[in-house]
Amino acid sequence: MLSSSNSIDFLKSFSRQLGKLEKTKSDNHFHDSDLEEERTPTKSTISKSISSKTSSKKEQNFKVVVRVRPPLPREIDAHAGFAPITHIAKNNKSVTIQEYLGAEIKEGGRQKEIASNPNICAYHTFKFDYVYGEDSSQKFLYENTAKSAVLSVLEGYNATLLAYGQTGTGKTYTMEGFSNSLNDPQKGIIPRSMEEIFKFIESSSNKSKTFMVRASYLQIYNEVITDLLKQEMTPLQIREDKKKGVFVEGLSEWVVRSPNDIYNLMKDGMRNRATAATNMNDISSRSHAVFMIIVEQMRDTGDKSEDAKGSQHETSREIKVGKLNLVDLAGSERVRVTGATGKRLEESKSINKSLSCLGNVITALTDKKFRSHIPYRDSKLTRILEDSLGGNCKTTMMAMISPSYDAYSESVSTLKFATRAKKIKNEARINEDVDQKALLRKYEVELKKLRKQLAQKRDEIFSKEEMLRLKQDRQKAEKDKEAAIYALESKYKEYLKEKEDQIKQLTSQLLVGGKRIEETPQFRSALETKQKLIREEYEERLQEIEKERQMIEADKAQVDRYKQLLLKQRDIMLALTARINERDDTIIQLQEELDAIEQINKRLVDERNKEVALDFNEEGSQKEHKNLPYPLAGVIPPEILFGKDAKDKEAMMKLMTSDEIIEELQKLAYQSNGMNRMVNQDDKENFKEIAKINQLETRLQEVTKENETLIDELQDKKFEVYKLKNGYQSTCEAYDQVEHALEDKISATLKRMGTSKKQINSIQDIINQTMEDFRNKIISESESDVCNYQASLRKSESFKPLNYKKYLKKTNSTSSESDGGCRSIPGSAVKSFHDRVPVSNKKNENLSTKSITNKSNNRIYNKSATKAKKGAFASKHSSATKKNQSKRNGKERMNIVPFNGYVPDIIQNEFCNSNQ
Ligand SMILES: Nc1ncnc2c1ncn2[C@@H]1O[C@H](COP(=O)(O)OP(=O)(O)OP(=O)(O)O)[C@@H](O)[C@H]1O
Repeated sequence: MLSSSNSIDFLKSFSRQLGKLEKTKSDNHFHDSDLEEERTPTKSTISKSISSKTSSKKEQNFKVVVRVRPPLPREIDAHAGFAPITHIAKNNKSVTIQEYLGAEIKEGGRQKEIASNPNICAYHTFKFDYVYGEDSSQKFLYENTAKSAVLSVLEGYNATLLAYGQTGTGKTYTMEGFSNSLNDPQKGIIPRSMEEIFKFIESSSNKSKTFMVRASYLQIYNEVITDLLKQEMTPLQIREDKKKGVFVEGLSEWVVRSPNDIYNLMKDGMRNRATAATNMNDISSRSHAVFMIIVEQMRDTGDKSEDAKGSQHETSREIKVGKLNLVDLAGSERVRVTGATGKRLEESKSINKSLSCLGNVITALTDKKFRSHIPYRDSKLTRILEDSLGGNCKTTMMAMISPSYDAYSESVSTLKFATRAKKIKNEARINEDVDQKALLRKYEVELKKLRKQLAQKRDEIFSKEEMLRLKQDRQKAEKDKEAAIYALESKYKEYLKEKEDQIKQLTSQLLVGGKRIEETPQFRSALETKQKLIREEYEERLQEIEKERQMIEADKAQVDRYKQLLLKQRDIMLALTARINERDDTIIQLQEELDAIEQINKRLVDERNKEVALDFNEEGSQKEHKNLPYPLAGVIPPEILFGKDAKDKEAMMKLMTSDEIIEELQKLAYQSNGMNRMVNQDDKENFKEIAKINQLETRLQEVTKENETLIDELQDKKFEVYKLKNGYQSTCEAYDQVEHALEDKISATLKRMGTSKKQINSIQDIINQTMEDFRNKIISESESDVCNYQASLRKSESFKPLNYKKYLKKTNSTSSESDGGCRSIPGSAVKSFHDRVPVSNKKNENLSTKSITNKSNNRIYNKSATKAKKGAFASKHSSATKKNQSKRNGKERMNIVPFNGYVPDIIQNEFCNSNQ
């Protein structure tokens, strides 16, 4: 086994010794007579140079490149210390295959283990347009090889990129790549070409260019063509005609507008393509696949075309149609190596057969002996690729090989095949659309036709449409306005209600001078004024809106009336025009008849005069002309004179005498006069009608103007509604401001109230204090009075304790009657006692306390307190009297509780004693 450094050394020595190489016999594996092979055993190198002639410009239309893929894990694992057998020259123009001469040859041409002498090798060098090594990227391959082909398609050429090689050498990888997305660096030639095409279209600075891109995708599986972009895999047939050339009948073409569109198509096609796992490739393509892209471009040349009469028409167009075929062939395989059986075997046979047909075509194209017949028809593949092989196409064949020495014989075979293909000469030319078969042109023509039809139709329906649109607009505007007014109203109502509720809620929480704030007259009047104002304003607005609405209604009705009027007038005009036309026809007809009659009349009179003159000359007297035959029978067309029964009349005319003819002529003259009169009459009427029409036309113009004014007014109204809306909003804002001011006032009042309350409390305290003092004073005075009284009693000798009630009775009677000289409690003492006792009735006390809220109320308090005091006393007094009486009547024990339960002990004792 050779190490890689060894092999490089070998290569160097090989290139040095190239000139000294010796020719040896061709290897058994190489059957191609065109190829010269170089076998370079180490040290004693034998070589044959394989070279092609310098490509002329024509030959450059068929390029061949080789790509050596990196070794696969399967190949590395199979042999410890894997070393590639492919060596690429520095200038990437040739590849050298290393052959181990010491290796055993297996059946089928495969090399076995290099056991005996690994250093004895032969080197076979093949030259190509470019050789890509293991580390060549997808991007580089595209840029360096495929891009120029794609660009040539955009110039209007046909181009084909063809991937050829043994199974598992990277054809599908190169064409399609691993493309999970359009940004995947491993994407292959197909997606990159698409991007290129669309990039070109987008950046095309010439805006007078129009492009159309179409794509198709087919496969040839077991010699059956199917559409990969259709679900149903119906077999398709190849057809050929003069216009289209060779084409696949029924193959779908998809118009694409972006690389993404094509990318999706490609993915669909890939899913439908026949693949299977084989010994050589996990996902081996079992069919040949052809992805076709047709780019049509149209450019305005700017020249005006002329017709036969010399009048100029629209600018002429230049159309170019470029077609790109991206072909991923199924891989050639040796059945013995792949171990294919059953279905796989059938596939293998079919693949190999079509590839050998391809080889035959290439041989025929490159060998002068066979050039008379190129066997394109031997397989579907060669048939489809007819243009690409030796025809009008720029073709690039990409031969794929493996670096493994396991694949030595397949790689050499591939390289020989590719070398042979290099000799193919294609003649590429730009496809101008001379016979107008480009779809783009057809589309253009169709589009033009449709546009014309559309314009006609549009003109026809324009007037109707315009009327309808105006009507709809007006209705819509009215509806909008009504809706706006309604919304405004309801919003306004809602707003008012909300504000009223708010005011109610707010005022319900306020108290002013012991009353709720809404009960205070100031607030009420302020509120009422505000509400009144708002209501007035609101009603005013409503009235305005209502007025406007009525006006609009009136306008609307007027517009409708005008419209009706217009329609009527139009109908009248149409009818009048029809009548005028009819009349014109009649006039013309009558005029013609009249002319004919006048002519006849004139001729008849002339002839008659001649005859009469003749008769006078001959006989000197007038002759009878009764039997004179009708002189001008046949001169006047009988149809003019007699209408339908012309023939009968003509016959009759022949029998008429000249008098009768004269009579007849007079009749005719009379008729013609009548007709003249009728014509004159008609003329007059016509004038009238024309005057009427003129009037109507003027009216129509006026109405149209009015209509326009109305539409303007409608717009103004709309604007006013809009302004009203704005006004409403500003009113709302003003209302808010007032409300805020009110709220501020209320809070200020509340604050002031807080201050007043403090003052009231302090006054209340003073009052309470004063009352307390007053009460204490009274009590102490009363006590001292009682004491004084008792003392005076004790002093009196005739003192007898008295029942207090009796005393009272006595006092009463004393006050009502005279004293009667009885001893009694001095009335002044009792009176002053009652007078001085403060009001202790709880109810009255509360009332008086509550009512003292401000200074002005103090007076009221004093009065009412006095009153209450008096009242309380009076009621007590009267009830005491009543109870006394009842006691006397019912012998009850009386229990008097004077003022607040307080009874001076001394008095109580006195009373108790007297009762006992
Ligand atoms: N240049 C490359 N770089 C990395 N991997 C590659 C390259 N070329 C091929 N491969 C890998 O080799 C394997 C076989 O490739 P691919 O399926 O493209 O071969 P093929 O020639 O299309 O085979 P078949 O004819 O059986 O369809 C794949 O796993 C692919 O990823």
